[in-house]
Amino acid sequence: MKTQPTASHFIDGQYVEDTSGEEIPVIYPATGEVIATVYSATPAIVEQALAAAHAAEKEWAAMTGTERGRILRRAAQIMRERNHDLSVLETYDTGKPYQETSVVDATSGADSLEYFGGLAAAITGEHIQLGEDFVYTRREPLGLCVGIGAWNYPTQIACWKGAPALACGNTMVFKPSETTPLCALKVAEILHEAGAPAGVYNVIQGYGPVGASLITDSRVDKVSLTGSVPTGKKVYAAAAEGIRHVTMELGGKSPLVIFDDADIENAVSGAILGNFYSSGQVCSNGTRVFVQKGIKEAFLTRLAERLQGVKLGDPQDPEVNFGPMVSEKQLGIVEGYIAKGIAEGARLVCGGKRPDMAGFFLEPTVFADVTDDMTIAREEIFGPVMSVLDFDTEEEALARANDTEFGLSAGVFTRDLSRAHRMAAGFEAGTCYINTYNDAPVEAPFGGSKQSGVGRENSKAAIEHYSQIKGVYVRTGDLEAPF
Ligand SMILES: NC(=O)c1ccc[n+]([C@@H]2O[C@H](COP(=O)([O-])OP(=O)(O)OC[C@H]3O[C@@H](n4cnc5c(N)ncnc54)[C@H](O)[C@@H]3O)[C@@H](O)[C@H]2O)c1
Ligand SMILES: NCCCC=O
Repeated sequence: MKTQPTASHFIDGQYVEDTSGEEIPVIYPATGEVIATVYSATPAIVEQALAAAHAAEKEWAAMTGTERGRILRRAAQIMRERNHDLSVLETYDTGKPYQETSVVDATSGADSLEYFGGLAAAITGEHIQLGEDFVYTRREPLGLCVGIGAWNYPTQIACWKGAPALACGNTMVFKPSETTPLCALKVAEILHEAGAPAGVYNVIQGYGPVGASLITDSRVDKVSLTGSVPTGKKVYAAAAEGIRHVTMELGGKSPLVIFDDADIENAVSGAILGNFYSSGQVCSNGTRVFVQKGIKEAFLTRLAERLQGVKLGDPQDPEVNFGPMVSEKQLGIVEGYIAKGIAEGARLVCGGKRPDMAGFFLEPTVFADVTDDMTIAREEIFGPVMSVLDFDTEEEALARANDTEFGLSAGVFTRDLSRAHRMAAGFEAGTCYINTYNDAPVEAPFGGSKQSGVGRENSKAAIEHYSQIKGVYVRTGDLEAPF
């Protein structure tokens, strides 16, 4: 497959190149080879993208929801037809196994375009009768939205931001992560092919400073970031300068609580899905696995057995189910955490090493006897490292689960449904799971509380974050005044 894109940026309905920007090598994580080169946006490219998105605002907002929705649904259809090629590209961009990308990434992107395409015509205001007078509300777009993406789900993030933004009548300039710049260009190309007018969805490349330069431009009305908490703090602060709307999808250190009465096979599945999918590079992962003491050893034994089924290798091979870390840098960060876990006294149950193969692979790693104060239990690792902690009571588990500045997700495995709902109510997290983990359908809201974020993606809730209400008071009779 050709991995070199036509050009680095997609602006105003076409590919645009400017090789005077800083070179960004695209590295295939499975081999370490450079598979493409793109160039960071220069100030002139940033200006071109913002000007195009600004100019497109009026025409796009003036279209009916039905017209906009039809374009989004057509884009969804094209994505589904090209699922194979898009999945292969996602695997080159991220290193995630094709076994995953072929069912998750373009699929989830298409779901989002289809869902918000379907909702577009139903984005309306309301009528409020006040005696003989009345108020009506108009749900209006915010204007120009900037999207900034992380590297773990490049297609999904480009769509999860673009689809609701465009459905509500906004335009977008999207900057993917410099680590995975390829997939968002395809999203832009497909939206344009589906009929989105030039300038409605633009993609420009770049490192952090390019993202920073977008946020404070006076034409920008909203910033939606998917990234780490430290970046979120900077982006949030920069957006505040112009009182811009924000959506912040940030990091996590989520708890997964497994009670003695849980179905152990399902609980082990949940722990695997919540720690090792995408080689552990998932924001919502349940990396603090609290296991009630009565089943701790049985859980660890069965987990070790199930981990025999891990197949590392060329991620483009559909039989491979575990890919490399996205980059050498991320691999080094995760190895640093593993070393800390060992140094601070956690028991290494399995993994912890780089296998003898090219690329940025790391074995799935499990630590047991982890305590709440250890670094691996407190900080987001963003790699395939599971920490198993044990507990006695429900109250204790809930208090310890919530003892973190993060609040992205939380899960519970138990056969006691009353307890399950009590736990879900008590978790300080934006997304909770009962007897499952990490499902993220477009119909459900996704996002974090506490430092894990602001706002929600997906579901009808996302409409609130990409539109604003205008109230219009209408008097039908004469108007009295004091003088
Ligand atoms: N909550 C979610 O939905 C979600 C989803 C995926 C990833 N994440 C989080 O993303 C992180 C991993 O991704 P990452 O390493 O790419 O994150 P990151 O914070 O390093 O970078 C995210 C994006 O922000 C840009 N950026 C960096 N500094 C900036 C600045 N000052 N102004 C504007 N933009 C700037 C980067 O270029 C990149 O495009 C993890 O913390 C993970 O939990 C969250
Ligand atoms: N599939 C949802 C992933 C979002 C965070 O990484």
